[in-house]
Amino acid sequence: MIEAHSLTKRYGPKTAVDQVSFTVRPGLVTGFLGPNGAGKSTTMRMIVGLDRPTSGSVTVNGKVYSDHAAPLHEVGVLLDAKAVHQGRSAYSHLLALGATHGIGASRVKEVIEMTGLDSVAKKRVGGFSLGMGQRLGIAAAMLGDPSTLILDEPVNGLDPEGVVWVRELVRFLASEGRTVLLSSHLMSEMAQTADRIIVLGRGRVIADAPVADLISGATVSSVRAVSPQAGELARLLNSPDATITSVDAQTLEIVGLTSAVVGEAAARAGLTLHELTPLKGSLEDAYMNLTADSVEYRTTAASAGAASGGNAGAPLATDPSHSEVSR
Ligand SMILES: Nc1ncnc2c1ncn2[C@@H]1O[C@H](COP(=O)(O)OP(=O)(O)OP(=O)(O)O)[C@@H](O)[C@H]1O
Repeated sequence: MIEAHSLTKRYGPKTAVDQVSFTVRPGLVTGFLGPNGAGKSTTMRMIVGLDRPTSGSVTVNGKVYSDHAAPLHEVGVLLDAKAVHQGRSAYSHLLALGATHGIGASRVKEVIEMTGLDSVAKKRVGGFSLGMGQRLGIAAAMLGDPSTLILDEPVNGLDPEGVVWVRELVRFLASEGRTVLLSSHLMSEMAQTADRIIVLGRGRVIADAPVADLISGATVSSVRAVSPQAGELARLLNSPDATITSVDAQTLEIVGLTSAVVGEAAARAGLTLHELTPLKGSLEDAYMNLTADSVEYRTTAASAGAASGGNAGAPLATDPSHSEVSR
């Protein structure tokens, strides 16, 4: 469990993390999202004692990181996969790391096997590819069999097989009751991996909600109906609750009515439907809408993309007892 209370970090005049409060719960994969410079790495560094909060606090399993007598057994961390002695082998790197906690060769071999590094375990880390370095970083994080894992961009540089492996690994670790905090800029991957999402923007928490609530709260669902009698169907569905857009001569996009309502209305009036599709927003749509005002480093093309990201201005309805989505 990770608990942050009004966590704040200033670097001179720059407030990198601003009064951030959240709880990362056991048994779930929690995704940590935010544009470049939003404060994710700074927050993660404070969680594991690499940076001191200017004010506020953050605990792991009930204690400030530095108060844990054997931190490797409490929290496993992948922050910078390249921060490894390049001349050492993967095996001796892990053995040296484990020695600080009385962790021996058998556990080192276990995590090497678990991360698929067997064939390169005795090779110099300096010659590792980005993906192999990531696997070694994950092996190091798992070394102490910790109940909490913090993985910053673990799929960075991994091939598709490696991406799926990380997804299955973190889902498995959460199913064992561990706490997993995961950052990634890959939205489709995050949507498949995380249960909950915390979004940071300019150092503040913009959203903290289950994935489904985040998407439904920050995007608009609609229905696409294709009919050779689209004009008649549009007249039939016309009501104050419905916003109907004619996409082409046969295609309507309807916001405010469910596909069941549209289908039943068409059937009652004897209108032919060639297609009736509920359209849901993606995590990427929700993320773009939520962070549209928080992106610090933006190219002109990305700016246009975010502004036209479809569902901007969507209603943000969530259950405040389980989630928080604000702008
Ligand atoms: N040591 C430092 N000194 C001064 N400013 C810093 C320092 N570390 C971070 N910052 C600033 O704090 C802000 C948050 O940075 P941070 O690296 O935490 O963001 P991030 O969300 O992890 O971004 P990214 O997705 O690019 O990794 C940025 O504006 C960054 O420039």
